[in-house]
Amino acid sequence: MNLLAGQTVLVTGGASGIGRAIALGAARAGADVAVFDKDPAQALVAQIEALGRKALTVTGDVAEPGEAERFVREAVIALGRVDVFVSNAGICPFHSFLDMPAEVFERTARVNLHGAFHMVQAAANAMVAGGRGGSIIAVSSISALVGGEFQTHYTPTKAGVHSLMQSAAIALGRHGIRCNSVLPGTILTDINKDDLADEGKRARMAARVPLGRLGEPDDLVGPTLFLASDMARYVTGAALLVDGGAFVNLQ
Ligand SMILES: NC(=O)C1=CN([C@@H]2O[C@H](COP(=O)(O)OP(=O)(O)OC[C@H]3O[C@@H](n4cnc5c(N)ncnc54)[C@H](O)[C@@H]3O)[C@@H](O)[C@H]2O)C=CC1
Ligand SMILES: C[C@H](O)[C@@H]1OC(=O)[C@H](O)[C@@H]1O
Repeated sequence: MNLLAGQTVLVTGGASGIGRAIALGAARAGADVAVFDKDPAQALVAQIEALGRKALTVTGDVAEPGEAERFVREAVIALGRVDVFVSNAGICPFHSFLDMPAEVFERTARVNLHGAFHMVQAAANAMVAGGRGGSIIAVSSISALVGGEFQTHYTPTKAGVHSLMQSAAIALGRHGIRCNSVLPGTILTDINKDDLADEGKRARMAARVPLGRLGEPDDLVGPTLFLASDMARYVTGAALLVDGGAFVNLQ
């Protein structure tokens, strides 16, 4: 289904994992796509162009002030407009709490929360200037709702991103801009490759999922495109768990 025909979708952290899957999914749904990542995404651009869509890769660090405006500006120059913005770039350097170096905490907050704030603000300004409204989706996490022993620096950033979408939904509703978050459970990507190399932990995480498996990046595509599209035209300020049921599985 061409859910996003004629639309332009911007994705941060689009070079790999969940962001890459969403970028490709958006192109398959008919959108032109721009991705921002610390790593170049030339192969992804070629894949999107092979689908007959336009694509752009912009390299930079979401934590750097000014990069958000540059990304959105370059995307508008190359692709003409911003209809959908997916704030996805994030890091999770697993670390114990009592000896957490200040710089690990600071960097995680700068990338995951400050980066998301600046990106969403820049995208929203472009949408307001375009006068056509838009849809913003932030990739938060099940970790916005539950804790992790080695994620004391990370889970507050994901709660922050979830909260950012709620407040932005209020601030931007009058401009026809919807703001929602997706909350993935455990999805197999580079971010947790080392952590889940521990077979015991991987089995415990999988056992918690009523649908019987850990997630894959493609599991996020449908929920994100739904929120991006007009099918969700009356949905804003919402948070959609995409976790195979892990969150509700207490006993
Ligand atoms: N994999 C999982 O189990 C879950 C992931 N998430 C979130 O999903 C998002 C995507 O993560 P994954 O796809 O899993 O990991 P990933 O490591 O495969 O992808 C993250 C992408 O963000 C980019 N990135 C990282 N720091 C950046 C920076 N400072 N500036 C620009 N780009 C940067 C990376 O280069 C990479 O392409 C993150 O926000 C993460 O917190 C949320 C819940 C679960
Ligand atoms: C990186 C982790 O495996 C992943 O990140 C999240 O946000 C999930 O809660 C998982 O813990």
